[in-house]
Amino acid sequence: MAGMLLRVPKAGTQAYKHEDLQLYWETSVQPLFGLQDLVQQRLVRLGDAHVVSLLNAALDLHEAETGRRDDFKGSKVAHAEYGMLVEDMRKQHADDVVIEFKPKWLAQSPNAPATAQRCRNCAREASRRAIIHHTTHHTHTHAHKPKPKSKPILCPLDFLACQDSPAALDRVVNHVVSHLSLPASSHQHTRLVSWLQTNELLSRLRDAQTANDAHGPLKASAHDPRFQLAMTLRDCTCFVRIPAQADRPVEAKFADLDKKNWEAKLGYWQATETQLIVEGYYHGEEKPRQRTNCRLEGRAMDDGGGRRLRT
Ligand SMILES: O=P(O)(O)O[C@@H]1[C@@H](OP(=O)(O)O)[C@H](OP(=O)(O)O)[C@H](O)[C@H](OP(=O)(O)O)[C@H]1OP(=O)(O)O
Ligand SMILES: Nc1ncnc2c1ncn2[C@@H]1O[C@H](COP(=O)(O)OP(=O)(O)OP(=O)(O)O)[C@@H](O)[C@H]1O
Repeated sequence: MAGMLLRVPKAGTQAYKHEDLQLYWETSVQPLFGLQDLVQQRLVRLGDAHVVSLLNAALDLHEAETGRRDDFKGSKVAHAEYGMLVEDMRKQHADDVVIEFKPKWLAQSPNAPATAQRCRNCAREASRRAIIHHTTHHTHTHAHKPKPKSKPILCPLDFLACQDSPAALDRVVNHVVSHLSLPASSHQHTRLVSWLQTNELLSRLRDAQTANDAHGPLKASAHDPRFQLAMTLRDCTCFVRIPAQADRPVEAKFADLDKKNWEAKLGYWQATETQLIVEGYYHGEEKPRQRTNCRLEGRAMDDGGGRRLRT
């Protein structure tokens, strides 16, 4: 159990059981990557209902005594037969640096207009912000629950562009270390920069996303397991652990590669795509225009040469 965390299923969600998540991960996800690229996970039997009751009691105590993260408050462990042991990507030493981010859509949506000035993710973030703007300025109710996001938006296309664009590299570094104190002169900062410039992990993820979704949500054929996989690959987390000791290697791995409930989500994915197209988010035509900093927005000028980049 050393070096592993216990992941338990949350009560009251429509997510698949951990047995299903594990089988999917082993058969569909693992073959796409190397062993060192994935946060390892395995099933663990939770035992009888007493164990889950003890876990819930411990959560109640923790909530009462020290409080829990806002988005976790009130959530309970489901009564389930299995949980998972997942490789622990937290610091191994007090001075290690751990960065956690979601790479999201590393390539444009196949359904985006050819003249789009935003990638799928920046268009989606603009729509979220426009809805928040709208609901804070009007009493109008919207079909989508607004999701407050105050963090600056990072264009996911910058993750790969930073291999040859210093400006993209700057944006990515600033974004991923914004909540850390990581002096630019530190060896860990240098190693982060070097990882961003040379890693093959993110391009492997991008390739797997595009290889499994040539047609986009609007044209995905019913029950296409490849499209389902693409959506899993667009919603994973990347952990990068940069050790305090210069002789230990940087470790970068993907986690949360969970099977998506295709039937429950296809309508939502299609409605999202239609909204981004019809309401002009791909072209930045919403009113008022939301500030994004998308790589497709014509500001690739800062990469030299003034070419509009379509990466
Ligand atoms: O729909 P999106 O793009 O907002 O992505 C959802 C995520 O929001 P994010 O944009 O990362 O803040 C969302 O993340 P959070 O719960 O906001 O942390 C979930 O990962 C969701 O997947 P599921 O419903 O748990 O299977 C994600 O849903 P899908 O990936 O299934 O669309
Ligand atoms: N393998 C890991 N190593 C270290 N920390 C992790 C790992 N997996 C998740 N975490 C941390 O645990 C917290 C909760 O994880 P996450 O956001 O995936 O949970 P969730 O989405 O609420 O749960 P679930 O995905 O099971 O429904 C996050 O802050 C994340 O940093």
